Amino acid sequence: MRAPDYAPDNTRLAGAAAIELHNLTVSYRRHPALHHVSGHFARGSLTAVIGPNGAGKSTLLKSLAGLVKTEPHGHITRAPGLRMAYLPQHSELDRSFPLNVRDCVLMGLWPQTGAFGSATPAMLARVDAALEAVGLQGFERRPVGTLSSGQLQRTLFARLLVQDADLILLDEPFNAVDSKTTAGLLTLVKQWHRQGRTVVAVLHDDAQVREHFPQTLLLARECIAWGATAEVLTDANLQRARAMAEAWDETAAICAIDGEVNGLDFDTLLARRLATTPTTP
Ligand SMILES: Nc1ncnc2c1ncn2[C@@H]1O[C@H](COP(=O)(O)OP(=O)(O)OP(=O)(O)O)[C@@H](O)[C@H]1O
Repeated sequence: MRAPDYAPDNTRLAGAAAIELHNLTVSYRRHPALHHVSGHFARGSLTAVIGPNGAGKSTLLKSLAGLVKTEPHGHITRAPGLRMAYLPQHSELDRSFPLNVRDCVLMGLWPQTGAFGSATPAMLARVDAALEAVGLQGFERRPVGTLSSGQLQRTLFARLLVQDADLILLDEPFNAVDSKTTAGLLTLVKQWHRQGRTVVAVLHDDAQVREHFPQTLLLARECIAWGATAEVLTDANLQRARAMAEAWDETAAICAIDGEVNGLDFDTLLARRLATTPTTP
């Protein structure tokens, strides 16, 4: 697979960071999924986000994409004019939506077409070039609901191609995809990297990360390590991430951030929690 050659205009981005996290914390009903994460994704970097189940990897990507509310004491700074594209996990896609492959890819151009605008011949040519790049020529009129997992993922990569983004966020992009399709999609990812785009991908396969991703962020709700892949994926760091995951209390009633939630100090919250926790006879 080969992407059409339209490189991003990186001159629009200021500084070395594409996106910066400052003390990022995200909670669902006050249970922290991400806790005090700080650091930055350098412009043009290719980073794998890795960690145990429930480590907050998808939550991080959704935060970067601006799809979840972050706690007020932390924030995300994006380079001015940064164009983002986000590929959600398979399980979050509604395959029953009546849409054919061409229209699904065309949706990547909606900032230009508008919600009800019509596509120009140039836009349709761009869509067709993207479909050709992922090896899906001839599938233009197929309903997306009839595609195999690998074909659907190639369609969604074609949509990323036309989006022409500076920052590309991929949540488990090779899940339920065979090794040949994975190799083709990895080629596209590496091509985006060569073009100077910033790519962040949630992955589970350590060997794949070591081979193809120069940077890694190891998460276990907190940042365990973030930097060059070989320095991050050490036995000690992986063990620490596993130990943190084993210690998670999914039933914990409160999230005490910096020892204070909604104006209450940690001791008060702890006392309240103990008061509401049933004691065993
Ligand atoms: N919408 C939600 N409402 C409530 N809790 C949520 C929601 N989304 C995620 N969580 C919880 O937040 C924590 C982190 O979830 P997240 O999906 O970000 O982890 P992950 O690292 O991507 O996991 P996995 O590897 O299993 O995909 C988990 O405990 C999860 O149950």
